[in-house]
Amino acid sequence: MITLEHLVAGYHDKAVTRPLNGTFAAGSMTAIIGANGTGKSTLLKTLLRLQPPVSGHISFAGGSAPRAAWLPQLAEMDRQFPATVYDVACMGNWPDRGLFSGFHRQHRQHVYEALERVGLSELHRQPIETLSGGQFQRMLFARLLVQNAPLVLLDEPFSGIDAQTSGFLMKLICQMHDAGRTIIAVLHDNALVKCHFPQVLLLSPEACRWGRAAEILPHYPSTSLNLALSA
Ligand SMILES: Nc1ncnc2c1ncn2[C@@H]1O[C@H](COP(=O)(O)OP(=O)(O)OP(=O)(O)O)[C@@H](O)[C@H]1O
Repeated sequence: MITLEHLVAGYHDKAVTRPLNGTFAAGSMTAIIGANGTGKSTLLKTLLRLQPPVSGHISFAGGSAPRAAWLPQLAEMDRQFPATVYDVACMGNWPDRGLFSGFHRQHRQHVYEALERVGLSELHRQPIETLSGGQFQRMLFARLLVQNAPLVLLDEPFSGIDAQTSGFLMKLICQMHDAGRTIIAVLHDNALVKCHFPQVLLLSPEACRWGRAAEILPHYPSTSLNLALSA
């Protein structure tokens, strides 16, 4: 689906990553790992074309970039913005309907279904500034579900989130993967990565490694989140 050829991600001609070569296959599920500052978020932004590559190429199967849904780091979100849970989940519809076309019953239906799936139906009128960290992250997952994009990019989806909510969100990620989505997630918990992510891309200043989780993380235990937990 996405092929990187000698891709160097960075800012203003300053390289952050080593040259990257490899493919995120359609329907694959990859964790991007590495120490702080190795360029994981920068690579996601480059894949989203929010940031131009310093050098090298990204090519997409079929010639054009697929629609992508993006979960930014919680720290990058403006939590004081005057919007409700429903408003934010609705934003997932924009790529489908555009900014200026009408909002149909079907669109509203998708939003309510997504909020129900993440367990926030009863909070749909709540201003976002009143949400806990876990509720805020569930709301952003509802927006991802509404977007229904073939490519899903997640930047530290479990950062600051308790084990119960992390298990619930991990289950949603697995369901998106089972439905054929291509998942690329930046994560810091290598034991969790080893358990739940088949593919790993390890970024480091010395070299980048791309392969199966068991090959890249042979010495880590495999720690499972409890995916049986419900909303
Ligand atoms: N907008 C920017 N302009 C210039 N440099 C930036 C910008 N954003 C990040 N950087 C720099 O790029 C490098 C990589 O940052 P990035 O956030 O991609 O790393 P990361 O691996 O995701 O780190 P972390 O694990 O701490 O989230 C850092 O040195 C950072 O200071």
